[in-house]
Amino acid sequence: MTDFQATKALFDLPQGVIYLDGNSLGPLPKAAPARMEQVMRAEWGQMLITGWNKAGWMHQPRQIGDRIARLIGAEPGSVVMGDTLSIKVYQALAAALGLAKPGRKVILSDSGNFPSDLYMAQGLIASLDRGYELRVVAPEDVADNITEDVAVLMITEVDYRTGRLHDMQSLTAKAHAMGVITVWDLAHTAGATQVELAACKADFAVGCTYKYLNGGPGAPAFIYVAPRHADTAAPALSGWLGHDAPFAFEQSYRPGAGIERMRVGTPPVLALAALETALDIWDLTDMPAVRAKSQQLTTLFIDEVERRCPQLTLATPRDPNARGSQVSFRFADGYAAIQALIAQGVIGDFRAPDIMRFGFTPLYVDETDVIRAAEIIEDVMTNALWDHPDFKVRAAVT
Ligand SMILES: Cc1ncc(COP(=O)(O)O)c(C=O)c1O
Ligand SMILES: Nc1c(O)cccc1C(=O)C[C@H](N)C(=O)O
Repeated sequence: MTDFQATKALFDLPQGVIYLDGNSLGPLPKAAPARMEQVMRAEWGQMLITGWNKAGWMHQPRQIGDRIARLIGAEPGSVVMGDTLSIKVYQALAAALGLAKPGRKVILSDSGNFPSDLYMAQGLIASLDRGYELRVVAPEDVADNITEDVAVLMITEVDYRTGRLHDMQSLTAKAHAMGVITVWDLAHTAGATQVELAACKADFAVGCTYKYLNGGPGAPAFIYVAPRHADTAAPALSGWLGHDAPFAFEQSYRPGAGIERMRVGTPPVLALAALETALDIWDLTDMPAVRAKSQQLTTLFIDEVERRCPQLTLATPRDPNARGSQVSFRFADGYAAIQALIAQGVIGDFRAPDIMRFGFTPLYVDETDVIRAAEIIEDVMTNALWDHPDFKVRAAVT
């Protein structure tokens, strides 16, 4: 049994704020500043370059990868940290294409995928110049489009706008039956739903750690390679730390053993230290407990908001098993409404053209927050608090 009040107390949440945007950027673990100070002063400051060995910096990407593996149903030793998610998407997709059946040219994805994944695929296709095609279908049509011309299925498990959850088990099974390699983006599922990479026999997966995992802005991404592929997948981004013997400084690249080859360059030691403090909180729970609580919270939120706000249209699946850990409503003036909510202390976000998006994160959001947030949303909608010129000017970053 997880004590979610205890985990909530471990985050530094601003007074008077109900934070429903942990699906974009998780909050600060209270232990992070002291840990950063210690890594900076005692490790970087005092150990200088010897920190790579003495403080174990060089091994962090694998050790932290193992802590994340527990949260995504991955085998120990199959996950490594580094770079940004967009880079890891590129690397996983390139490696997957390398393992695909000869002659197959289609990368299948869906219109609910986050644009960066589609952009990275487009860039990879252009640089490979081998006639690959990115085929983008509606999320509901993915299964029917897994055909024998598809090389790789590249899917973000939860749609960042609607919160719709793909069925990893059945899509992976269908993909494999058709000889298709799978790449799963877990940006909106790691720390949000119960992901079972090994049980689903996923081939590749990637994800970020700044959302539900609470690693902080710019926290490094992770990549998973199924152990059956780990020694054959070509890493594509052949940086020196993925080399079999980085400190032999050979002239030619030889990929390292297993998941090590998916490393590229120097690990982001400071960012990994912050992430570790978040993972210390994750150690107090497990994904079945978090998923059960998340489903309770999202159901409660849907019920409360729908009852109070007939102006809003639910964009998220009603079935708790068909959605991730976010709830979205459509509203034509959604941007202004979100700004009005933020001014009232409820932080959610807006995604064009009309999506008001709210993330539910049991580690620090509870039923009281949900009810209070629904009351404030009701106030904003009933009294048209959004209808103010200050709220209608779009910021560059939202
Ligand atoms: C599904 C998905 N893929 C890729 C990205 C881009 O990640 P990054 O900015 O870390 O490269 C995001 C979020 O920004 C995302 O949600
Ligand atoms: N990574 C982000 C950033 O650097 C700035 C602003 C937002 C983000 C996000 O993560 C966006 C997010 N992937 C989304 O689902 O909308």
